[in-house]
Amino acid sequence: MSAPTLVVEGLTKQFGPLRAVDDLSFEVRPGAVTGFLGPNGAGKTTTLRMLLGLTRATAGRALVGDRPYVEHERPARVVGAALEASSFHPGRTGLAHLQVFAPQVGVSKARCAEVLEAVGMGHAAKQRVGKYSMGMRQRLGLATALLTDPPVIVLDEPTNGLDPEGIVWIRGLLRTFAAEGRTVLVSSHLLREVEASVDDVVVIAHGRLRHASPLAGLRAQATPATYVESPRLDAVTALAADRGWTVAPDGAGLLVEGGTAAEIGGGAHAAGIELHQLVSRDADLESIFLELTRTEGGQR
Ligand SMILES: Nc1ncnc2c1ncn2[C@@H]1O[C@H](COP(=O)(O)OP(=O)(O)OP(=O)(O)O)[C@@H](O)[C@H]1O
Repeated sequence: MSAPTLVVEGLTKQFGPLRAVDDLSFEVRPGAVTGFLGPNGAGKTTTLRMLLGLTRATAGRALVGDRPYVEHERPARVVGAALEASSFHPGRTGLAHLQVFAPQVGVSKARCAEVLEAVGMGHAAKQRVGKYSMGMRQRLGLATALLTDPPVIVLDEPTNGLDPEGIVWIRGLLRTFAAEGRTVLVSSHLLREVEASVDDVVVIAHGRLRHASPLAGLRAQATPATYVESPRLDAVTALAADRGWTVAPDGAGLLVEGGTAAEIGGGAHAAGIELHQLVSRDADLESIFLELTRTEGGQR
């Protein structure tokens, strides 16, 4: 499948005094799952709405391939999106919801039942949406997005309300979409909910880009931390002070921040300091994410 790239260029949205999205630029490539991450209120939904032509940008533009979403001849055939799980008519059954939507996007009624089955909702097709749990609504939203079998899939917080089994299921589904060559953009305020299924990450806070890279690149943002044990901790502390690293007592040793194991080992060797342990501590991605979204500045 050849799927278009999503291109966001200088996208900005002003709501009165609030700049909800501020000069945001990033790309979402086909054949990969991109996590669109940021804390609550960061501007994720507003960005997705601008991408889908539901909200007009104050400045900048968002393209699906070579043109804005609304300028595609049949936009719903290009992008399948699930933005808000709660906006279904409560009196309609899940199947009826899809069947009302189907003619608008040019798909058959038979396709509706097939997609409901595919998202694990075959059993609830004839139940009213008002009786659906949050997780069931999420699955119905996903079914709506998938009706046209689109090359681009955009999902806003798809893990909200899903049980652990549902989260594992959606991970597998996202991986399958990417393997099929589709362009997949998934927002979340929790990195750990999407960590296992994303290839790339775009991190925003206060409407601004904080970081965009493959997931592995996020680790490189972490300050290196190394646990050191030595019979001469005072000498290690002096070495760290000399190099501008910070130290904190940690059990029988010290946690050195700012220096890699190689830098500390090399420095200690040169200074004749005996070391008994030298262990790199991998920062967990969630704390890097929190650090990125808390602090001002960062990559723009
Ligand atoms: N129609 C609107 N009018 C005024 N302010 C709005 C409007 N829509 C969103 N906002 C504000 O813009 C900011 C960004 O909201 P947005 O919903 O895009 O964030 P989000 O990252 O999707 O957050 P969440 O994870 O909570 O959904 C928030 O401060 C929100 O209150």
